[in-house]
Amino acid sequence: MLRHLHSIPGLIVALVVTVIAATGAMLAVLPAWEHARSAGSSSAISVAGLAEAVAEKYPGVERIERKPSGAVVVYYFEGDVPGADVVDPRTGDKIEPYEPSGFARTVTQLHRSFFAGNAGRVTAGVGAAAMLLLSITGIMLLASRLGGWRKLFSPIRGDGIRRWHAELGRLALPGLTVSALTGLYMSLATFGMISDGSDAEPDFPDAVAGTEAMAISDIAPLKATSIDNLRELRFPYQGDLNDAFTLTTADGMGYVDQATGELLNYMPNGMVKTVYETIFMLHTGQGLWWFALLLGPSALAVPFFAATGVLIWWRRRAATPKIADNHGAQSADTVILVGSEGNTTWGFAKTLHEALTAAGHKVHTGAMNDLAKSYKHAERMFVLAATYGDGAAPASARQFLDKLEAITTAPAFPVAVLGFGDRQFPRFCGFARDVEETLVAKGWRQLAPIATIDRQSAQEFARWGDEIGQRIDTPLSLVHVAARPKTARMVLVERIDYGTEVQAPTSVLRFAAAQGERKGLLARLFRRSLPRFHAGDLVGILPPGSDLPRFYSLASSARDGVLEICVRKQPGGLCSGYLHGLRPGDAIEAFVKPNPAFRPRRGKEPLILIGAGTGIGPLTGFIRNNSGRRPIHLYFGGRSPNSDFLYREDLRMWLTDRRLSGVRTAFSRSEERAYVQHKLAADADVLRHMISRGAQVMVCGGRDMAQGVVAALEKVLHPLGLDVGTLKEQGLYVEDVY
Ligand SMILES: Cc1cc2nc3c(=O)[nH]c(=O)nc-3n(C[C@H](O)[C@H](O)[C@H](O)COP(=O)(O)O)c2cc1C
Repeated sequence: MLRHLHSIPGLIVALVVTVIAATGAMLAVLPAWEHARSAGSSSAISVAGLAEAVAEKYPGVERIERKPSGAVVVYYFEGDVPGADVVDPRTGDKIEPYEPSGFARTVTQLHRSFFAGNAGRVTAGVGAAAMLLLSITGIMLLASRLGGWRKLFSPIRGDGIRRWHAELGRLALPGLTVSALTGLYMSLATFGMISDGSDAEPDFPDAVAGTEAMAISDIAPLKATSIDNLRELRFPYQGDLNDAFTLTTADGMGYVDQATGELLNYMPNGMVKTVYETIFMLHTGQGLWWFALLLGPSALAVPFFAATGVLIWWRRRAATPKIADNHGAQSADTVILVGSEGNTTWGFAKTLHEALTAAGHKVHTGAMNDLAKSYKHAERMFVLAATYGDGAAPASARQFLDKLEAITTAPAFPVAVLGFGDRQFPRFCGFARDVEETLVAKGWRQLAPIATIDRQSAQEFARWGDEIGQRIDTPLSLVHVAARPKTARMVLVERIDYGTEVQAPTSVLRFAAAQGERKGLLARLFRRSLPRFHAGDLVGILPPGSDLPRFYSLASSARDGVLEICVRKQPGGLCSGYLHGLRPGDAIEAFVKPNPAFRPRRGKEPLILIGAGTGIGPLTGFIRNNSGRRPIHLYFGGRSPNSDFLYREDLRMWLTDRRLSGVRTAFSRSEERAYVQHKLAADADVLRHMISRGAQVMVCGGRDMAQGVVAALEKVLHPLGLDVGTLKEQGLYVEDVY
């Protein structure tokens, strides 16, 4: 709900808000510019002194205005021709003609009304209201994402665009809220919906002396007013003895009898006027030039928010499959919540949604992150959750457990959890199990105990459907046909083979984008390139005859010009066998899947890379891209230095050019019979030193190796009062384990 409140107005008014903010940022510089050009402080000069000097230099003076920047402007007539000059307040001498800049006027008009009169002014007002709504919902969203208001300033995780949208939002929020709130107030005042206090001006006095004017320098109220306090002094109409001076100061307004010097009908500013003046000052920076300079940069961030916000919305939309007949969360009798990262679980949810709809139910399907506090008409709920990392939540379910914790009363309807995972991972369906455990602990009724689906098995899903159908008295035939992922064709350009002598055939395979049939200039013009990816991301490969991708960690990044993986041939392995059979020139169908959780942190702190067998693949990608020469130490485990020492020559080269600071190897079928964890134990002091300097540990390889590494590092960390769990929480220990 909150997200819709943020994204829908955001999309509608992105352009309007961008124009208002960009022009606002330009206008923010003006008060400081005018302030720099103004004559400076003049508290010693009285309005009487100024008016006397001006009247002498400008016999046709109509009024004197003191601008918020401090500049004193005299408006006068020379014959019938009006003029305006900036004058020196001490002498009344002309400094320069007063000509407000055309640029400033154009930008101001664009800011206030888009050059479209009243319709434009209404649009600007709506824009200010939307900006206020976006600021408030944006910060509420961020607080809920970070786990509460108290964590509002904790580090923000996530990929580039989302993270920067939130980081910058947090910084710009105070400025944007002030600008939006004050802008909205001023818009409402423009349309008379809020009073600006100007209707409370004093009436012209019923009677004035009407006799000859006294010398201006002797008029007491003008003598008592410093020009710092002056807003405007209107002179009596020339030769009209029944007219009076009109004096407007920061505090109020009144009339001054030109014959007696008496202050008549003075009216101090009321509350409404004072509030308006303050809001005007806060919004425009007129009279508070440094404040405008603080607001300017916040406004400048708005075009960035608009662009990244639209991109985030678009990506989320593209990633969420369209589900027909999707009822609202509060009107549905059946709620399906989905936790997915790679989108395949959405496909299963869609099949379930369609079957339930066909059986006459009103079904709502949404992301687990959108768990509502209550569902008015729900009679049952299904939670379909995939698992990532080391039993962690997928992207569309990261906030689920926090939201669930916040619900204090268990609902009346029952819930069934269905986990999606892969038995090769140590924590098979670990996240779905955590969800089930929490639901049970919080007293939610079970519709059925948790069930699991291994590697997107359509058969297991159909069996689960049969069981659920019996429980809800609605026969469910769940025939799930997996959507074939969108792939690109890639051609094998190089392969290097290792490990046959030690019964661990392993190949480094390098692919380039397939170029199709075009030849010559056309081929050069329409050259296909590889998709964008980083080392450590995953490539999903479809072996012939299967729509179920197998994932491999990438050992290169797109800028290396090739897509590189390191594959060990598994006995009976469909995909690894297929890949090992490829010859240069053969093509595969593949797609890239980002894996931002397994990337080196930015910075200069050391990296400790630990990998065994093909696990060295992504680690070499990090080393190859280490152009900043941060210290990188690699621990590599294999079987025999003569057969499966993967990347041996590359490592030697990287040591020479200092992309790599040190390598430790451990071979299990050599004389030393060592594993990487033995080398870690032997290097305990050095490792402690690096970890206490903020080093990040990155582990890639098989499950057993990863467990051995954890055990060895626990011992290394113990004297520091640290453990692997703490490092993981801080993002200083990351794994890519299979
Ligand atoms: C990087 C990665 C990590 C994974 N980690 C686990 C895991 O720890 N436990 C598990 O059971 N499955 C794991 N899986 C398997 C996925 O949960 C499974 O493929 C699921 O069907 C994906 O659903 P989705 O496409 O909707 O995200 C992992 C898959 C990938 C690509």
